[in-house]
Amino acid sequence: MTGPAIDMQQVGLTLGQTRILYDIDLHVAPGSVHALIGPNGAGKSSLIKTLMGQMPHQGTLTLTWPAEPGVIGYVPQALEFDRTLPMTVNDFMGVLTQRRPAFFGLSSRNTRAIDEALMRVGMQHKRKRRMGALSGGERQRIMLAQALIPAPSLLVLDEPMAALDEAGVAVFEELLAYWRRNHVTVLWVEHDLDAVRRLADRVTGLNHRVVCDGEPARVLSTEQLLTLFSAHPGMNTQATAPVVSGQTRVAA
Ligand SMILES: Nc1ncnc2c1ncn2[C@@H]1O[C@H](COP(=O)(O)OP(=O)(O)OP(=O)(O)O)[C@@H](O)[C@H]1O
Repeated sequence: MTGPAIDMQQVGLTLGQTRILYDIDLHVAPGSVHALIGPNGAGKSSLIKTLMGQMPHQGTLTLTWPAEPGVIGYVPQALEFDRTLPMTVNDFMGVLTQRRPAFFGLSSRNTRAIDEALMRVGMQHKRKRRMGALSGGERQRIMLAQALIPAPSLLVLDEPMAALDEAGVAVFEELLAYWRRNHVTVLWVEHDLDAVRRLADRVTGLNHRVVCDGEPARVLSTEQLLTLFSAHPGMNTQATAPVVSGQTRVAA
């Protein structure tokens, strides 16, 4: 199923006394791969969390689905695990992908789906390994695998390539090509600008506000990048307006 369009209008975010996002107007076309770039601390993860309904935002956020609302997959920024945590890859995949308690074990249907997802990221042979014993790149592959079940129509990726080695990057690129062929909408926070140039349909540069937005060739020009990465749009400005709760609309 083709993914939704995402529209943000005048989205703002204030946490405590700190204004994180100002007046964000953003359109993500259905079935496109849309990258979000910007300096550290620019508010990219906060924008993603706002989209995922985890932040008390101002403004309007609309997902317009082609028919019925579909599945949203989410790959958060790299997770750390206690090395001694007795949770295997299998347990982790089970907890994230099925509703019944993990101690009941995996249903046979879910076992097949997990097998397939782990195969797609090249991790099927590590399913009995403890999560804490995996390398950062391997954990990242598992985070990609969990986002494949059930098959998403919208994917929200927060630096999915961080920690991936060359083979892992190839796995990610294959997944991205697969999502593109299947018209999945992908909103993707990324620091690797070469990857964005190669793989994104459209790019938004964020530094607490939208600084630039357009096709990769235009947004990733030296001039635009200088503006984006050197702009200082009044960060840490004290909030002057009271926070009003935002609306998230889901339209079919
Ligand atoms: N819960 C919070 N309370 C107060 N400030 C926060 C909170 N969460 C994040 N921030 C601040 O908001 C700003 C934006 O953080 P965010 O993680 O969204 O940026 P980012 O662009 O994703 O950064 P990076 O590229 O380094 O991951 C930072 O200054 C951060 O310290």
